[in-house]
Amino acid sequence: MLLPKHVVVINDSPTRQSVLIESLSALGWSTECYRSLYSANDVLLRSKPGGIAIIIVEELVSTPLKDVENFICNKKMVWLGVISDEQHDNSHARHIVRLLNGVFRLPLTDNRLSNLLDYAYGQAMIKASISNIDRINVNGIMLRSCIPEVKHIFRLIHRVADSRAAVMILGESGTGKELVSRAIHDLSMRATGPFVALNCGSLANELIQSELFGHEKGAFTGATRQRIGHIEAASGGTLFLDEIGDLSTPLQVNLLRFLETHSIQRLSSSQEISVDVRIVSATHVDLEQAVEQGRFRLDLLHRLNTVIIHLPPLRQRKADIELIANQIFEDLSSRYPCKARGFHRDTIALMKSYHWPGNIREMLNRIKSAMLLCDGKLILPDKLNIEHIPRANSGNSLNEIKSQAERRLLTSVLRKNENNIARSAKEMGVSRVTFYRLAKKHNIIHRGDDQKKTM
Ligand SMILES: Nc1ncnc2c1ncn2[C@@H]1O[C@H](COP(=O)(O)OP(=O)(O)OP(=O)(O)O)[C@@H](O)[C@H]1O
Repeated sequence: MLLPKHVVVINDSPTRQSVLIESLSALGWSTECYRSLYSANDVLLRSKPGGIAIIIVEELVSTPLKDVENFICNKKMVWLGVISDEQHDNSHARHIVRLLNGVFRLPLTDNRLSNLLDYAYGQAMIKASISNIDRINVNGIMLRSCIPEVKHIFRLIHRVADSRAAVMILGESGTGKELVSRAIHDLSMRATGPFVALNCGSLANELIQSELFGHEKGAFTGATRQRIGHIEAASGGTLFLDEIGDLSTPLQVNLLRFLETHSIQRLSSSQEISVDVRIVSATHVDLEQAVEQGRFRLDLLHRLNTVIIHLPPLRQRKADIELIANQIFEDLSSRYPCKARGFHRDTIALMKSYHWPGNIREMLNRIKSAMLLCDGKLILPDKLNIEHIPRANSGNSLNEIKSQAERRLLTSVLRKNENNIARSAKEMGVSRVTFYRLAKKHNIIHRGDDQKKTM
């Protein structure tokens, strides 16, 4: 399907508008004009399936950033901006520029206009062709779904990918948050840049400061040489901050400063280093509650959650269970030798009735070991080693049932693995950090146990 050569112009100045319209029509483009983002909002939201929009950045410097971000990120449009050299030094304008797909520096020549519009047209065609997407390929792993809400998430991933908006991914452990952040990176114009992941919950506070910002030689005992941090290492690409809710308050301040200034100082250095990084963060904790309890800064939360992607737990994706299980099976059988050709229908039924506390990671691990153990043509239910399915009719609330099942599972897995946390976490299909957190929540390991066990 070819898109019409049509541009939406959002511009408050009649003089500039007429110059722009004249240039655009000389290049064969029709135009549609709005005085502000707000006046364009309703119309674009209702009627435009996609296309190209040009905004004058200078006119948005008094519009709250959050409004600009929400507007730009939630549309299927390709966004171009016009900016003057003076505005380029304005931090608000610079932030807006980061959200756009392309920028014209003034003076605007017909040649430049034509080149950028050709590029934007290609982008708009790609966006239009993915409006019905129901799968995303991430490094060979195909994210698929037949559930409308999840397909909507896939479309959102495509839409936000090429903006620079900060994305926050919410969801239980093992639901695929890191994979989705990788998808955002791979689909973005930063795909050729680095993708750097850091788990904020897995490092001690003293370490994480230097992991994030880097340090100079001699910054602390043991700092025998200069080292760049994860933020700098992700320059030109994407930084994935997992378990962002575990970041200590002083580090929240430092991270906020970076998000506002786009520059960092290595530990023990006074030099400001400007870094262009797109931040994607993830958490399994309720950050709004953490804000209410004073454990997380509201201003940081607002900086990080311009776009929120909520990944549902596997138990709420019953209709996808067979699809994902087959997907994992095909993927694994192409890499490891396996006699089985697929799952017995009772195995699929069992998978559909199981509550998957470790979500897709747990499914992956269970299928992997079932494939190793399987000696027939079909994987039978017992090979999944799912021992207990909580009954829903005990009269308890759903949360109580879930909590009891979680506790039972943790206890039995720990016992089976002789209290070895690393092995237990692996068997449950969760990270060690998650396992440790859950075990502490249920009071099944005590302070010091974690140091004794092999991590
Ligand atoms: N749709 C999928 N199909 C196949 N494998 C998947 C899918 N989604 C996730 N996985 C795999 O499941 C595992 C867990 O995914 P991921 O690490 O992205 O989850 P997470 O939500 O970030 O977990 P955590 O919160 O514990 O860090 C990974 O090995 C990933 O490759």
